[in-house]
Amino acid sequence: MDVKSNHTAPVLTDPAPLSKSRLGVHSNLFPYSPTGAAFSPSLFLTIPRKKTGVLDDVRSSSWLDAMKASSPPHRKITKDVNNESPAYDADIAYRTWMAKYPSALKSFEQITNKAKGKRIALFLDYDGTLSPIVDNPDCAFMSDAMRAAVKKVAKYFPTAIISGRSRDKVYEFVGLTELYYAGSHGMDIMSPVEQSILEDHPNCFRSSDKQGKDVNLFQPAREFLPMIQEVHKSLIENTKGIEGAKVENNKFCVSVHYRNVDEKSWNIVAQCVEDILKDYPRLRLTHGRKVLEVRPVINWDKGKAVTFLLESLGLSDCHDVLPIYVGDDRTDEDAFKVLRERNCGHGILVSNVPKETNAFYSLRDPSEVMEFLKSLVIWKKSSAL
Ligand SMILES: O=P(O)(O)OC[C@H]1O[C@H](O[C@H]2O[C@H](CO)[C@@H](O)[C@H](O)[C@H]2O)[C@H](O)[C@@H](O)[C@@H]1O
Repeated sequence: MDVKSNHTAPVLTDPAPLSKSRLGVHSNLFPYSPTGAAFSPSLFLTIPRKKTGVLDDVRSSSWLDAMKASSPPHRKITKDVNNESPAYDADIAYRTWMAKYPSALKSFEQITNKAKGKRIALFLDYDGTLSPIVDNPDCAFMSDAMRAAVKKVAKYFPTAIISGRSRDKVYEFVGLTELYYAGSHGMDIMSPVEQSILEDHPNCFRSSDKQGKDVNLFQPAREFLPMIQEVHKSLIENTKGIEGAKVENNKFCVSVHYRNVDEKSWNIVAQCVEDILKDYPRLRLTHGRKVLEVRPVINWDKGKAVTFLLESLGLSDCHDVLPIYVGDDRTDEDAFKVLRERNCGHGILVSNVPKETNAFYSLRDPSEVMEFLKSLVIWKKSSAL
């Protein structure tokens, strides 16, 4: 992420992806078409290229800048009125940004007015949305209070968790059976069999959940599983000498965390990932919060997962359903964008710093997310009276 000066309000933009060579992407490999794979052609990802041959989404700042800016610094909202302090400037910038992306709590009435006569469908990201960002990804537990709030809200509205984590891992953290789960940035979706409009889809198959209930699994990147496992192994091997680096297997993608790596060694982390990806042109790299994420080159993301879930749950009619998506990360932008483009539903960005976003509203942190979920329940109960 880099800071763009927009008069008084500096706005964080997404981190620039690694350059073409850093991505290990070869120009003759797009669009990718896996031989013999059961893929729908619409899943092939075509990354637009300029005439220069430089990928469109590659910006001028380097991968190291992107890594440095990949997670906004923690900051306290200060009451300091010394108008020369940087904290004062940051507060002004945040308030200016909030005028464009108002608090979903303060705009609650506006949001629920739009929901009148409709069913709300709720989509929630996990890390940074339901649980605070912590140094050890294995310890990103959600609080009992948050779990209770999610459980309650799911009683009234169909609710799905869409996470970059593996579906099993995020289920382990959340532990609620009444939700729908999509892991690996939407590349692993579990949905009920009752609405099996997608049963004939090549990447959809029948399975059973932890309670032994029949479910449909949609895994558009299934074919990549052996490749991801191989890369996961190599990443562990090659980063083991870098103090603080952590590789996480998210089933259809792999995360390489550098939150606990000394900043002076971030270039070594990037180099390691680059060296491995050079041999895997069918994989690409995206940035999250102090994490490099390796994933298959397919046209599938959290936005597509939202559309898929709305369809498979019979909730795709905009006249009857108001989808709300709450998330904090760059990958959530794909979902915000889908809702914005459908002109149906609300994206809510969780951030305590100004960021460029496709969301409509904002919430400062997970505690505000919890308050928002509780407000939805109160509103629903009172509107049913
Ligand atoms: O889509 P999400 O549910 O938000 O998952 C995105 C990534 O979240 C996790 O990493 C982030 O949270 C960690 C725990 O707070 C933090 O230590 C890390 O720096 C963050 O990037 C998860 O570990 C990743 O695998 C997910 O891809």
